[in-house]
Amino acid sequence: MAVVDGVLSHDQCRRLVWAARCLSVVGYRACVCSATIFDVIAACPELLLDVVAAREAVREAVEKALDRPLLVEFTGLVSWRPGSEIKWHHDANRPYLQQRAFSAVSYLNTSGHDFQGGTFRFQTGQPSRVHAVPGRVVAYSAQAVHCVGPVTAGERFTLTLWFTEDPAHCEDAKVLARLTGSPQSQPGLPASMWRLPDGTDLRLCRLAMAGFALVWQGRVLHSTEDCVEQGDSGLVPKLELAVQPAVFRVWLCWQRATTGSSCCGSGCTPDTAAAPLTAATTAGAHGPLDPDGSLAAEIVEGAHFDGIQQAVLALQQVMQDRCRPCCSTRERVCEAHLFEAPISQFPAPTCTWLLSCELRMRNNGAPAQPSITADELRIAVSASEAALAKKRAALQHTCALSGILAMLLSESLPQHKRKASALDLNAFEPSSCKERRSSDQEGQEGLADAAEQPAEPQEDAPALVLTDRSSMHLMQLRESQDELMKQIDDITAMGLAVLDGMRSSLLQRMQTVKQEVTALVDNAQESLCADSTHTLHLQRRAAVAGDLIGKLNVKSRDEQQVRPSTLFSADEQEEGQEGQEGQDGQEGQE
Ligand SMILES: O=C(O)CCC(=O)C(=O)O
Ligand SMILES: [Fe+2]
Repeated sequence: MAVVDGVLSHDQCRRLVWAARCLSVVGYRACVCSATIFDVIAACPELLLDVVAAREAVREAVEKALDRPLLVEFTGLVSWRPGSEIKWHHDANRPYLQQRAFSAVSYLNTSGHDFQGGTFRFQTGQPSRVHAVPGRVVAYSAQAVHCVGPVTAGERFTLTLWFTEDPAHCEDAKVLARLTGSPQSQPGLPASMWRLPDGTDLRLCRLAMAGFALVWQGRVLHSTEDCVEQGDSGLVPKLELAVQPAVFRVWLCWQRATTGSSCCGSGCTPDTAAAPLTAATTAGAHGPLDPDGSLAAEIVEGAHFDGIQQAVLALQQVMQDRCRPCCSTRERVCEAHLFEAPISQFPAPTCTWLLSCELRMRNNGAPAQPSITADELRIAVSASEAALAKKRAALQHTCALSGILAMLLSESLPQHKRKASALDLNAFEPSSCKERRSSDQEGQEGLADAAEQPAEPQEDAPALVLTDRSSMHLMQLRESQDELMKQIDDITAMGLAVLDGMRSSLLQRMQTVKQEVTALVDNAQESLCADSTHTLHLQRRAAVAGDLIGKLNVKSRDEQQVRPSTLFSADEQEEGQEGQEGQDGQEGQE
């Protein structure tokens, strides 16, 4: 076992937490939500670059720490919510998990700060426990027995990898297959990080999971509409916040708890993003906002946002436990008030979370699982079904990046590779970045055919100005692109080597078979020859015998006239002879 720090940067961890928040769904185990790498590809391929980069960084660190080459067998972003835990186990504890050789858990947030509990422990050996801090990785044999204590508050995020040494179980091949699979019929790039091609905004899904919704012009937003994002310009009315009544009560309690003197002491960052929410103290009685009645929510008076991003950040700050003294208070208040409302009032994804809280409530806060009623089970199942349906829908909308990657990786690989290398990402950069890149660029240009150089930008085309964040994103994209190119090269080389190996072993086998067949044919020919010689010989003997018989017959016909008894059988001859003697005797006596 090994613990390595600083494998992922804080920024990487923050982005992965966001990816997990956007994409993870219920179903892996009680009170745990997770997203596999295939969920990422299906729902938001743009996040794939972050996930793949992190996965490779962790793989390299673990390979180095354990001093052996490793292949990733499974990649998962996991969110451990209050009530979740894993008892003592090892990670190859099923017949179908025997390929797992090593495990690595990368922590994405901080224990005792972002969440309470959830301590990782080994049954034997050192270290006996591992505390989560962003960027820390614990790697261990898949046979090592370990556990995770109950998470009691907040949300614990991990990037969990399992490694195999068996190429047949390497996840890369499946990822590539998914990326290069038949192109989706839906055209079009997603307009932003958060948007699926059908307009579904993953941030809104996330808000709905927590019991909130955004309202624009009297309608609950389910998908992003472009004009909403232009709120800053003042052209559209501001977004309002809707909340389910029970969640709102909890939230008010949180607010009371966090504005008390015992809370937010030293070391706690002021909730600046949450400012629009501080004015919100009452929920207006607007009744159900949704025409289909699926969301019984009320407008929160006094909470306005200029855009979805602002609302999400504000709510995230409010919902996340940000300082140690408040954590437990928040959770207790939360649970105590939530269950004044019947659980069935909540939309499906929220239900599972509430359900887990309720189960803990009934058990006096202990995380053990009490028996579950049929009604609760139905709710949980419908939550999973809803999540599955969402996943399925997302799958059908596998969007642009996967298309681009698919192109890169398809049969015309070299051609697309040249094109991709020639993509003039610099056209989108601020000039300072351009200067930094120019030396790198020289190496790249050699790769592109003169004919395939992208057209020179129009002189009078408006300059594209990007924010620092976007340029950073572009730089990361480029790095990931280089990394992916390298991987493509490696995988292509591996594939070619395998093909070469197969071809030469096939040739060898064909050679052997040819020799065997030739030997068989030779043998058969020889024995045929021998047989036919034998036949000829027999024929010749038969002919000779026939001749002889003929001659004998002729001779006997001649002799028959004189002594007909010579052609008779021995008995007949004897009889004949007796007769002859008798005749002779008689002749003599006579
Ligand atoms: O999240 C962790 O620290 C460990 C998780 C684990 O043991 C598992 O998923 O098998
Ligand atoms: Fe485990």
